[in-house]
Amino acid sequence: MTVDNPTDTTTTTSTAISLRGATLSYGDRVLWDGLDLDIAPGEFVAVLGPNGSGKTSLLRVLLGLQRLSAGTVEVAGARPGRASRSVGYIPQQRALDPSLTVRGRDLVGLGLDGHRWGIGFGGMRDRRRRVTDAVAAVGATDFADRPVGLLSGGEQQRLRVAQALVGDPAVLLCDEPLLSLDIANQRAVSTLIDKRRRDADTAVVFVTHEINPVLPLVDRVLYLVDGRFRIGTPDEVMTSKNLSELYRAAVEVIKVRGQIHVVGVHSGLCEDESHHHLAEAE
Ligand SMILES: Nc1ncnc2c1ncn2[C@@H]1O[C@H](COP(=O)(O)OP(=O)(O)OP(=O)(O)O)[C@@H](O)[C@H]1O
Repeated sequence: MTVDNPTDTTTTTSTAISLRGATLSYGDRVLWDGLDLDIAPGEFVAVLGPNGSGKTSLLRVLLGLQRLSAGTVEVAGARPGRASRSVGYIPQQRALDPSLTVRGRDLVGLGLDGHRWGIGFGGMRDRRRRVTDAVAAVGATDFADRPVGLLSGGEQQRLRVAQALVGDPAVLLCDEPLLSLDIANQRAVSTLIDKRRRDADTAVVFVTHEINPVLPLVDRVLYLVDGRFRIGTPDEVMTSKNLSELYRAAVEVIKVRGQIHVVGVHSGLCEDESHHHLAEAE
């Protein structure tokens, strides 16, 4: 069920992530089946789909936290989990406890623990330099010494990006990193992620309910609905025909001023309409 994919690669050397015949089911429930996907270094892939379609489960597979029911998966040339130092992860955003007194730069440093930079002679100096650089790269220097619990959602999210990037990952996995950020911070965080993949060729898998904030950055979309999926560029995948087939309902895709609106998907497919692509046509 894939759309032609001119950027598809077949060798592991030029592939950051490779899924072959990947299937994930929980009991009788098939989340996705026969998923073939190669993601190239530096590629930005958005994973879209309604609540419960298996987006986070895909990230869990790539992190080595969830085994496939069938098929194979490689991340940075290794089995998931084995390549953990090559993988950065921005988990779904939850506001940090206001009483949390750990400093921002210590939170970022957690991204290095267990990595090669944290150990050995000179390791502490390297570690400090890497944390300082990562904090600066996300524009967090001014607040990195404050307790993270007192920072705004946008400031906390910049630090999470720094934590994911401080280990110099080849693959960056993001689970709705823009959730509950205002437009300025959505733009700031997505620009940081985009810069990283351009500067360091880091492959990005970006789970999101809303494609528009990242549409200019997206190379390909993986759209999951109820066990079915489509893969391709946004223009290839986000058509009325494709989405109607995926949702098995009449869905209309309207492109207005460089944005994509999906009309006609009722809320039974998605619990939270504010997360949804549902929008009134302008
Ligand atoms: N370990 C598990 N055992 C059984 N079912 C599970 C397990 N993990 C997830 N599920 C179910 O699989 C489905 C997919 O969950 P997942 O979190 O991957 O969806 P999602 O697309 O990320 O959803 P959302 O948009 O709501 O975050 C859900 O119905 C969930 O309840």
